[in-house]
Amino acid sequence: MLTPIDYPISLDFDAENGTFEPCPQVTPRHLSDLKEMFSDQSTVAQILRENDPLIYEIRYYPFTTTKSDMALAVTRIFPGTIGNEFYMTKGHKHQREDQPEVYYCVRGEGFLLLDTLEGEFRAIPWRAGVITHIPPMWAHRVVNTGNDLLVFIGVFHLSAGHDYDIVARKGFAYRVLSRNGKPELIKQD
Ligand SMILES: O=P(O)(O)OC[C@H]1O[C@H](O)[C@H](O)[C@@H](O)[C@@H]1O
Ligand SMILES: [Fe+2]
Repeated sequence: MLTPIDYPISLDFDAENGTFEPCPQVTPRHLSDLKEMFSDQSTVAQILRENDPLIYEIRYYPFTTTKSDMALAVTRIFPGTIGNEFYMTKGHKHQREDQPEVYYCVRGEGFLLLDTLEGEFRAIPWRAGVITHIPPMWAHRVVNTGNDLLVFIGVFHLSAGHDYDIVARKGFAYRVLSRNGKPELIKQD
């Protein structure tokens, strides 16, 4: 925990690149880190035999004045597909049931998928400038459907927690697949 003398903190954000300074933690997510999330498992295995592409990166800054302070995460999703499924985040639900989040799309285009994993689903068309409030209890995933980088900012409480297992088990109701280069929402079976 930092002492109060270290606060307030300002970060220098580069919206083009989706990077900021100072940045204490960068987490790369390669295909191997989210391989079970993609539908085309034979293509996943084939790609992984040759290399392990970087799908996205998370830059994280925890503000630690108290245990209920907030955290900032900037995610850069690269353009691409695995089979015909666009690159996307792993997706998670918050461990705590009372924890929302605010997402702000800074660059690029795609979808924010929101799913209660209990029958309610929304696909929010996303482009630079859209800010979306994610209510508590909704799993969230971002899909990059463009030819360029997608950058978004997430702001959430430190105590929210990330539950990835429930997403791996239940899956989102729809996938975003490329058909002739255009995104299509396809219901999961
Ligand atoms: O955690 P993932 O599903 O990989 O999503 C990537 C990241 O997206 C946002 O930036 C959230 O604020 C982060 O908490 C999250 O880690
Ligand atoms: Fe979250």
